[in-house]
Amino acid sequence: MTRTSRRPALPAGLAGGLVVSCQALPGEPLHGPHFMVQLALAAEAGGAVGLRLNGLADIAAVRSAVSLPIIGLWKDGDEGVYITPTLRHALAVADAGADIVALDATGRPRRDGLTLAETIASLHRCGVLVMADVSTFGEGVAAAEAGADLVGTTLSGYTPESPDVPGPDLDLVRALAAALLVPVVAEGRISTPDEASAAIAAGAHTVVVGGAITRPAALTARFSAALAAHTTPEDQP
Ligand SMILES: CC(=O)N[C@H](C=O)[C@@H](O)[C@H](O)[C@H](O)COP(=O)(O)O
Repeated sequence: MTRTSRRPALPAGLAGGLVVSCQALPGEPLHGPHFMVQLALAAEAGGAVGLRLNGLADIAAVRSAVSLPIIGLWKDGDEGVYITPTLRHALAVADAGADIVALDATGRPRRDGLTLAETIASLHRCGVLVMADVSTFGEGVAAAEAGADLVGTTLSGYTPESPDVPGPDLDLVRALAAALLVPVVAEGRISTPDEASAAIAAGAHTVVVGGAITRPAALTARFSAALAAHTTPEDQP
């Protein structure tokens, strides 16, 4: 991407629509840019208005094949601050072709020592839009004050400070949507169309769905577990 000091407007098509998160980590059967491009094309065919993608190779490959807006991130590790943990990661995600860069905005120390506000200001100077992934109401308010262009509930359920619930944190969506001027993104454990609709009703600007659409191994495991519950010990070979 060509860096410019002019920050673009948020892609208008995101409002009220579905963003499909297409992610497969190393070791997952669908890992790799080829599969992510195919998933992204399938999402587009199904009516998605945007995509959420992890990693420079996947972002670049999908950017060249699909014209939908991309929320990009770079997962580096899987503990603490691992979603786009430094300014360097964020700039690389933008350069790979993301329209919006998602980053951890939980308030935990960032690896490069920059504050969230400093990180966002640097990205804005480069014309990059920022989605703040938060886990609590307080983090969402702080992220908006730090200048985030979008605030997402992505990390609710993944920090000690947030509720450990099996479904989406619609209470957090509702509270943030009522309090913030910036758009709120509902993300995390949304697994049915009814839950996606409920997120919009709760005030979400857009809804991100990942595993319920793009992780077939996890989906298969749900069905297998349901059938296994009917299996008696005598049925075992
Ligand atoms: C916590 C974390 O690292 N979330 C990641 C963020 O990009 C992804 O692993 C999720 O799949 C994504 O948030 C969509 O959520 P779900 O797959 O539950 O619909």
